[in-house]
This record gives sequence, structure tokens and C-alpha cells, in this order.
Amino acid sequence: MTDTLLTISGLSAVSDRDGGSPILRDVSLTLNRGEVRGLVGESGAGKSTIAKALLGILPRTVRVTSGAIRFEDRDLLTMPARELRDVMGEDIALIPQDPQTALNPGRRIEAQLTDGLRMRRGMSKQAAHDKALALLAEVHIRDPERVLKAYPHELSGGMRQRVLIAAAFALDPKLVVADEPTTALDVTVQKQILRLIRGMQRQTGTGVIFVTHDLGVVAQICDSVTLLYAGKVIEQGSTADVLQNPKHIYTRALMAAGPRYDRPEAGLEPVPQAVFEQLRAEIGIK
Ligand SMILES: Nc1ncnc2c1ncn2[C@@H]1O[C@H](COP(=O)(O)OP(=O)(O)OP(=O)(O)O)[C@@H](O)[C@H]1O
Repeated sequence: MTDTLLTISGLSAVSDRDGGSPILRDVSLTLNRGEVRGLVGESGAGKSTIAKALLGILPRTVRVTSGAIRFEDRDLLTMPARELRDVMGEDIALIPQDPQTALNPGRRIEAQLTDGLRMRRGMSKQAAHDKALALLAEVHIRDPERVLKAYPHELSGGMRQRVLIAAAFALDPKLVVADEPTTALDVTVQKQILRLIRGMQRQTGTGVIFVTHDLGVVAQICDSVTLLYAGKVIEQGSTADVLQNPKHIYTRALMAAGPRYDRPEAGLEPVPQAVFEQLRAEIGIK
């Protein structure tokens, strides 16, 4: 029996906004149940496009030209809209990038955490309240009664992100897409949030696609990693293999540039121009 949860095969997409230029080029990857896979690459590599495809929210201006996204035994790309609505939020959930904007500022946390439980699970108000309390306790929020009554602006960024993690795991999803969930947080809080996501994921056996710019985050939280450039998979494998024994010159150059290769620290080498030239030649772009 296989424990594959997700298989993306030969996924290609173009941007109708930019005159049909390729965004994804024959992307293939798999995710097992309980696995955390990092999607890494610099801005424009196609990470968010893959995340959006998994969540069924590709913009109209992005057109899939070939490939399939098998989730369990169904193809997310050809699934009827009704079925897709059932899968999204229930089997597949999102931890968004910016806890500031992801919560509705005009509604109390309780309403935002219990909507899904009431609508999708048919829970009574009381049962949903109790479940929301339990979820907040699981994400290590002290005084969950007070937090349930609060509006988002009354909470810190880290607290809001904990609430969003609780919301993502509320319906026991099989797949969680985490879209740079710590980018907006300061470094200490980032570490706590990463540990929390890892803990929740281990406890529930959920598969996670973790979008990040940060190889340090990959090392900390991901079992496997897929590195993209210009919509193409450049290297992928277990985190240990890729980070300890990188095969592609681009992977090696990124590692030399430090965990935040997009913002090299003083003294570290930015990715040399020659590496980009080699990459572009390999991919066949100018
Ligand atoms: N709404 C859209 N319509 C058409 N093309 C888009 C749209 N959004 C993004 N693109 C294009 O898709 C390509 C990949 O962008 P994507 O956002 O997936 O990259 P990314 O790796 O997630 O980058 P970032 O780290 O900046 O979020 C880019 O060339 C971008 O111009």
C-alpha cells in the first residue's frame, strides 16, 4: 500500500497576463502522508502558483497547459467546482503568509474559528465553542476564553498566526499548504511558530507543502525539498540529501549565499551571474 497523498505530474502553466510566458515548466513532485516538503526558490520561481493550484485558487490569468495534480485518487485540476469546494478547507487547508490580513478585522476570533466547525461539521454553538477552546490550547494559547472573545487587532502577530494554525488544523485536513507563514514575524516568534507547525503536523500526520524563501527554515522543518527556478524543478530530494550533498551548481550557490539567499548576509557570496547564465541555458530561456 502506498502512502502517497499528493502527486503533481508534468504541471506546466503560462501567464496570460504576460503574453503567455511560462510560469511552471513540467513540474513533478510527490508528497506522502505525514511528510513536510519545502518549496523553495527566489521570487518568481513559481512557489505561490503551485500553492494556489493546490488550493484551487489559481488566478484567471494563469492557464494550466498540461499536467495533473492527484490528491488521493482525484485530480484537483479536473474536479467539478462543487467537489473542489468540499475538498478545500476540509481536506486541504491553508496557513497564510500574513496573519495581519488573513483574519477578518470585524469579527471576533470565536466566530472565525467556529464557522467551519458549525457549517462543515454541523456542530452546535456550544460544541463548536468547546472545540475552538481545545484548538487554542493545542496551539499553546494561554487564556483561550479571552482570546475567543477578542478581535484580531487585540492580538499580537504571533498570537494571530497561532489562531490561523488552529483554524487550518480545525477540520483535520490531510494536506496543509503553509505559504511563508513566518515571513511577517520576528525571529524568536518565527522559531516558535515553526516548532508549533511541526508539532501539530506530527501529532495529526498531516502532509504539509511549506513555501519558503529560507533554506534555514527548510533545514528546520522539512523532510524533503523541491528547489525551483523560473518555474522549473532544479533539484529535489530529502532535505538531508539536498542540503548535505547538493548536486546542482545553483543549489550550492544558494547555500553559499546563506539561509536567506535572497538577502545575502554581509560577507556571504551572492549567487554568481555565471550560475544564472547556466540555469537559463539549461532551461532554455534568455
Ligand atoms: N495573477 C497572475 N496572473 C498571471 N501571472 C502571474 C500572476 N501571479 C503571478 N504570476 C506570474 O507567475 C510567475 C511565478 O510567480 P509566483 O508568485 O508563483 O512566484 P513565487 O515563487 O511564489 O514568488 P514570491 O516568492 O515572490 O511569491 C511570475 O512570473 C509572475 O509574474
